[in-house]
Amino acid sequence: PVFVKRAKTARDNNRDLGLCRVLLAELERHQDAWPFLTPVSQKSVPGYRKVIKKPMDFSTIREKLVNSQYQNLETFIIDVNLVYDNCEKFNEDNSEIGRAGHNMRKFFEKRWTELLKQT
Ligand SMILES: Cc1nnc(-c2cnn(C)c2N)n1CCCn1ccnc1
Repeated sequence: PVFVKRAKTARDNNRDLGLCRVLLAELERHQDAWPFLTPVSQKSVPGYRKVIKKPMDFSTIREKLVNSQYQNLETFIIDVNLVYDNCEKFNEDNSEIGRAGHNMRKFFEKRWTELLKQT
């Protein structure tokens, strides 16, 4: 039978937030996370704020998670992908930071699909 889409419950949201905590902890301790741990400082990187309209980094995501600013997994994934999209926009693929961004995106895609299959 076609599975009828049921309304999201509070339990679903709690499960999602648990997944966000697990995923973010794994991202923060990944060896290629170093470029993304804190906001890019506009002092030491002139022009960054002109090119990147929506800066995002793992410490900001951690802050939002702690302050319950993510309603669900989707809004969390949007911010994580923003980190990688900003990195691709500002860095050559064949650069240390560019490669780190690609590695982190691949790792994230793999982990959240694995974790979602665990439902
Ligand atoms: C993230 C990110 N994307 N671009 C940069 C960056 C910083 N400086 N330059 C020349 C870039 N292309 N970043 C932040 C990397 C943060 N970082 C740099 C050294 N240690 C941490």
